[in-house]
Amino acid sequence: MASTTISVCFSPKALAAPKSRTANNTAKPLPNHNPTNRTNSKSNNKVRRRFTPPPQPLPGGDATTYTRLPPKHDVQDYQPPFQSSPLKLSDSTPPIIHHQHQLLEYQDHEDEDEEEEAAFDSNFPGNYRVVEVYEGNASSEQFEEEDDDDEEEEEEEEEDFDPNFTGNYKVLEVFQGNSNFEDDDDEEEDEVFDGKNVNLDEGADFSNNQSGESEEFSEKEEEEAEVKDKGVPAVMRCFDRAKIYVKAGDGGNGVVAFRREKFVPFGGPSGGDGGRGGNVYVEVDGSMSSLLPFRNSIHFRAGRGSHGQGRVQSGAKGEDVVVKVAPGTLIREAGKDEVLLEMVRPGQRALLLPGGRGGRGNASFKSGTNKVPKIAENGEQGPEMWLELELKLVADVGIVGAPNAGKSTLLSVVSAAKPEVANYPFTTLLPNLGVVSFDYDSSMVVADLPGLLEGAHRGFGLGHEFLRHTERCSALVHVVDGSSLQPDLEFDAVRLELKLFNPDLAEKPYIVAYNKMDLPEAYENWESFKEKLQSRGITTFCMSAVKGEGTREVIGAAYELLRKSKDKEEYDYEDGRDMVDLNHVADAVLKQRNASINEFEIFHNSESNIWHVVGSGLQRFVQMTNWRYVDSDKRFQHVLEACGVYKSLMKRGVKEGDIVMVGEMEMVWHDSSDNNSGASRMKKTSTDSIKWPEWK
Ligand SMILES: Nc1nc2c(ncn2[C@@H]2O[C@H](COP(=O)(O)OP(=O)(O)OP(=O)(O)O)[C@@H](O)[C@H]2O)c(=O)[nH]1
Ligand SMILES: [Mg+2]
Repeated sequence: MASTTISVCFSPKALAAPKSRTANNTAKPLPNHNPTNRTNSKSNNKVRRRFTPPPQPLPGGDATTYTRLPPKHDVQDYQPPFQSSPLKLSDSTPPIIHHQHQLLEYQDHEDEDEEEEAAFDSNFPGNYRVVEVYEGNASSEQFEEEDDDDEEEEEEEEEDFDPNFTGNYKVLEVFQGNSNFEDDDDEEEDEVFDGKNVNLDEGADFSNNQSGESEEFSEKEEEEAEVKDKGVPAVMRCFDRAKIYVKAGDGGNGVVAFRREKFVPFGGPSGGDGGRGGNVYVEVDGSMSSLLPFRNSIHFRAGRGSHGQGRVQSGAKGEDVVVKVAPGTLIREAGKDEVLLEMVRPGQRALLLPGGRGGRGNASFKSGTNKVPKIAENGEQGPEMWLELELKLVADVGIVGAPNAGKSTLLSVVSAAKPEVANYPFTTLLPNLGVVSFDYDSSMVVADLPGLLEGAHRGFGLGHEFLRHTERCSALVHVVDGSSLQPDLEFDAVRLELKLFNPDLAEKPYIVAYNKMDLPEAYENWESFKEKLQSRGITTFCMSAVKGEGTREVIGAAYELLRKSKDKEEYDYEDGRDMVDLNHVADAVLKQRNASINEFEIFHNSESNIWHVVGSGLQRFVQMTNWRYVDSDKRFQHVLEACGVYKSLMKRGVKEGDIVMVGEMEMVWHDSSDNNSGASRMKKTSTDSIKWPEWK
């Protein structure tokens, strides 16, 4: 966050004002040399580095049995899962396992339900029913856009629902949300909002653009988008990403005025300053659950400051604008990967773009040597940006482990997610999400991640690509394949990978789930494994994910970890320890704004013979210069002289008649015989200023 590089662009409209007054304006974009781009590309070079210490040898020699496949009979041996004791979320201790096999059917099988209810443990306190299940092509009533085919599929799915589900977990919503984790998908949607296609200055009508674009949208692309969207709940499909335009208000202009009163004939300058432009804020609105509102409005412009007035009256400041986003929204500058802001907590507010400064009126320019200044500044232009918003459903708990350890199997048992499970490593290529809900008001999102290999932090295998998603998890469940040759070494290797990827990950609370207890080799190794880990103070559970035995204890313990870490977060937040700097974007804008006028670069295009003087301080100075006033030209020349632009140009060999662009201002170079009169070296290609009556 601290290394934010943002390129704030100023709309060419205001800068074009002086140019439009230029007769025979010859300023043209240069074909093969664009210094502005050059500076931008510099700042755009983002180098994201992570702490990657050299890999260390694993304790105990070769430490991987990751890819060892469990014997085939583990699948053939499959038995209907057992009914374990009810899990009560309000209890803080994980429940005890009862090795009692029982099947829980779903509501659909009404006849059987009654029997089941009778057989159901009477001590069971919770109401564990399926409230709503939608996976993949979910067809919930409210999602009218679903087509008939999808509905049919869903019906079939419900009928085919796995009767072996050991369901004490009520499933609220389930989605194998691969596309939530893909940063590069949905490009087609984003294209619609592309800034290039929207003419902002003419009050662009977004809907027109959208329809125009969608015509070009080929059928094939639509199909592809549909395929991509499968597996994402309908409510999230279109509204988990948005592209919006924000612009801070321009400052009001300063004015030139002189005090005239009956008995005060020479009252002096009295032009007031312009007001500051409005700011752009981003605020988390706890009542929002999607980015749906951005479908209708994507332009957010703060008000411009009022102009100054006579009698040294300053203009009013512009109205601020607040962009409200849903909790969990990531904000990036359009087209860039770097996350600018992570808006998580309801009520959080970030100052994103500060409004432009008001221009000074002539009263501010009064000095001992110039008592009658005929100069005032334009208001500073407010910065503008296109932003990409992405709503990330944050997984509370991440399931990590070596390939083939049984991570996906665990997720499939504790939630209604149906990730692919197969007896070979790297079955899971993209993270799967499942929502486990124990009660109406308590649920957690669990993510099953691709397996981690030794060297994952350096990019081996697939896991590291997704490890960053675990950075936002509050707790981890580490699944260990008990049937591997050396489960404890496998455990250490994966822990080491986590640590090497990001030391903070290794600090996260976690539990270990020793899996495949139904296999004799796993069963035999369990005691020694448990002792080893417990001696290190690590909480260890055993389970047979495929049979659903012990999984509830694992998930219950994970929930406890989650609850504790949430409590701690709350405490830290209230205590002010969790304060993140949300205003760093605005700070960067202000820093760029305060760039010294002495910092500039000169580029020469020999083909067109144009000299470009580029520097953000100078550019701002040009933009704020109001050329209508006579003294502005003089001051401009003086500033260029003082900050060394003339000297540098002469050093580089500028010649009579050459065109010099300072920011957006085009000027012609004149060699002067009088070396001291640098202030008259450059002339604007046209001089068009107010003619003042002679001052006596
Ligand atoms: N015997 C037995 N086999 C299991 C158990 N849990 C999972 N398996 C089997 O282990 C194999 C791998 O299971 P997955 O759930 O795909 O493993 P994973 O960790 O998700 O694997 P990747 O996605 O490849 O990293 C499958 O054949 C499962 O049936 C278990 O408790 N007992
Ligand atoms: Mg898997």
